[in-house]
Amino acid sequence: MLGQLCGVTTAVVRATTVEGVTVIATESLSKRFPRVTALDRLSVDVGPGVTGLVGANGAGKSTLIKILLGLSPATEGRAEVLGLDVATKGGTIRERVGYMPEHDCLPPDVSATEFVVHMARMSGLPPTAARERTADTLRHVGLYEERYRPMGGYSTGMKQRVKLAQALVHDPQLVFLDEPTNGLDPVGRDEMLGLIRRIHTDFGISVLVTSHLLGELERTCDHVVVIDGGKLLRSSSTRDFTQTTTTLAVEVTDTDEHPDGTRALRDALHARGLEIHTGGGLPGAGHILLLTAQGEETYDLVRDTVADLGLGLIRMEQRRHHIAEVFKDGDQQAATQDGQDGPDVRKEAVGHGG
Ligand SMILES: Nc1ncnc2c1ncn2[C@@H]1O[C@H](COP(=O)(O)OP(=O)(O)OP(=O)(O)O)[C@@H](O)[C@H]1O
Repeated sequence: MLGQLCGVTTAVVRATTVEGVTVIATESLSKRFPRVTALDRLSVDVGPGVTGLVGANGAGKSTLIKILLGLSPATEGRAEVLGLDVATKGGTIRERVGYMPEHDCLPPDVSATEFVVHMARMSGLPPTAARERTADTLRHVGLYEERYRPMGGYSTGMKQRVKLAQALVHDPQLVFLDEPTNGLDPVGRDEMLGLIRRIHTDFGISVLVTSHLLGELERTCDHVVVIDGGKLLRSSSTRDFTQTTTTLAVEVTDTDEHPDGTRALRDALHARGLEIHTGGGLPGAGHILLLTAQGEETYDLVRDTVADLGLGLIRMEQRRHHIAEVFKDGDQQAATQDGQDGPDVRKEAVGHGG
């Protein structure tokens, strides 16, 4: 845990190992507001690691987090966090769980250090430990000299880092991060996703992170839960979401004899009866040949053809699905291939999957 690694003794509850246990469990959980059902009989189990909770705006993500923290009562059903009933153990849950809210909630005339020390003290840390843990945590999230300046002058990225730091400062077993990449540019988003990943890999803290961007969860999370209209659409390991496809990507060198090696290979494979995709919509489609693998023979045929033509084989690999593709119609798939984050489900309903 962060506190242990930083060599600071804290008074907060120490984490017991959570490997192999259910970190979050909900059973037929519903939340009805007068005009809207925010959660509709949601039953889902979440294990240790980094879990993405994805859904469009209004899907019920923030409502679920507030119920799990014991801050808002469910209308029906039940939920447990770290084995504690949210209806009766909210206080204990909040001692053990960190929370990064979605919206900007930072006082502008206070420095990051003052704010995070205050949050650490509120969590029960004595003054010296609170100061030490604050310094360590702010350094961990990448805030250095600027931590002494008033937060009103911070960029969105810096504010998100402070919000993350205050969620971690009391050495939680689990953190809930509500849309931590909101408002960040691509570089800031990548940095934040890297930080989130390290919360688990470096400190063993489990993470539930919400997002409306399917693609960014694919790179960050071990497991993904998708909700829509308060209902569970799918809960799977990221690996299951991104199973291999039958599409084979092949890249070859050019030679003096074949100045366009890709074209030469395509023509030769076509002549030998292989189904070749054009690779339309793919970055680098001009250099990468996509074809349908029909078992081991396809690999052998490609290898032999490349050798016959005297080309160099740069790579031959089976492509994997992107999570975003699971929720899209076939004719939209090309838009979310390599190097993109997939659809923003605020605009694009996630109702195709399952
Ligand atoms: N206190 C409230 N009173 C009435 N309706 C609410 C309340 N809180 C949330 N809702 C409604 O419940 C639904 C789910 O909202 P929620 O904030 O949980 O969604 P979300 O997935 O977190 O989306 P967003 O990213 O926009 O916050 C929405 O229709 C929202 O308007």
